[in-house]
Amino acid sequence: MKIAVLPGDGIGPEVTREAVRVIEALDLGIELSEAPVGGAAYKAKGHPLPPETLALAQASDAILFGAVGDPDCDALERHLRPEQAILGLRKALTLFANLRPARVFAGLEGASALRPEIAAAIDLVIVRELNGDVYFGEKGFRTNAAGEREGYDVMSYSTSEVERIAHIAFRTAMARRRRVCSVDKANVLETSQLWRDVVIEVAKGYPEVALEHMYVDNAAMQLVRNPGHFDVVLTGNLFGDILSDQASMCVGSIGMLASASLGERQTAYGTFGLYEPIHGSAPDIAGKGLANPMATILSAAMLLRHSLGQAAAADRIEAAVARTLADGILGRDLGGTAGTTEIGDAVLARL
Ligand SMILES: NC(=O)C1=CN([C@@H]2O[C@H](COP(=O)(O)OP(=O)(O)OC[C@H]3O[C@@H](n4cnc5c(N)ncnc54)[C@H](O)[C@@H]3O)[C@@H](O)[C@H]2O)C=CC1
Ligand SMILES: CC(C)CC(=O)C(=O)O
Ligand SMILES: [Mg+2]
Repeated sequence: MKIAVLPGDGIGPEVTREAVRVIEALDLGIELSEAPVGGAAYKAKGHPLPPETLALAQASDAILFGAVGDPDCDALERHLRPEQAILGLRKALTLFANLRPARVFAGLEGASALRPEIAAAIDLVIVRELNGDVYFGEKGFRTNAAGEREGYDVMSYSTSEVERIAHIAFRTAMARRRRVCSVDKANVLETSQLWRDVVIEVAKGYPEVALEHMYVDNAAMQLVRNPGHFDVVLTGNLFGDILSDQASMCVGSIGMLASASLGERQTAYGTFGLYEPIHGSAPDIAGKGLANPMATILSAAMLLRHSLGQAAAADRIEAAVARTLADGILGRDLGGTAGTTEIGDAVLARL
């Protein structure tokens, strides 16, 4: 079993270190190999996703990813910016299905940005399409008819792209509460109209699953009004990116939300995938030992479950995280005082 560890920038290495310690403590005979990615890779090798890093990722059974993004690199040409590393990995490895579960751990109801009784009901998973949408369409700058500089990014989805992510959402729902809420902007966007038409077709193969459609502006509102309403939220790349950061504050902090990015490739142990916290490199707290590593530790649990067939080990990590939180060991993002390493130590002590 091989894991490629790509820590990245800012708090990426800090939170990844804690997740690696947890994986190593389980003593499962996993081989871990590290490689630079993002701004760190650009500075060391001249490219945010060097060929050696991509090759290591491809040769592994799973990837544990920290975060990329470095203010020093924000003025670079776009193809050299750190963020291109994660976008490049998702595309090159055809990781089209991004699962972002959000639930409130016992004891964290008060940390939510919502009233505790509303937060307590949250148990949802965002199924976000990851290989298409406006992120990967034609983009550029041009001069318009009035002689003004104009930026553009083309939004599109093909039928097959929507079909494959819709199947993931319906299959996910079958193993949960059997409800899918497909989020789009079909009242304005043709891309969303196609999305909606295709989702309705795919739903016919899953008669046990209740499907509803919601416009993204309403979904953003319902997510804070009545988040317990949602089971599986199926949506595109851009809307899923935004709604998942919002969902994170509903359960307490962006430092709590893990993710799995999956495709169709199978390994000897499960489905090949990339696992990362939903947050970025957080330059404002980087290097201070303040980052909450729970999202990355929970991503490691998802990795063990989905890619390495180690469900019992994943359960152990999740139980240790739950006990740590229930014992009141909380990062500053959750109103506590524990630092990154202290939180990692606490999880290790409860494994
Ligand atoms: N997958 C990735 O690698 C992602 C990379 N980014 C990049 O990260 C950089 C920073 O972006 P931002 O918009 O500031 O988003 P961010 O997610 O890095 O940070 C947003 C806010 O949340 C806080 N935060 C994030 N993670 C935390 C954690 N684990 N514990 C405690 N607090 C945490 C930060 O301190 C900050 O105040 C940018 O370069 C951006 O492009 C952003 C999102 C995802
Ligand atoms: C930095 C972006 C490329 C991605 C992002 O914000 C995310 O996947 O959550
Ligand atoms: Mg994001």
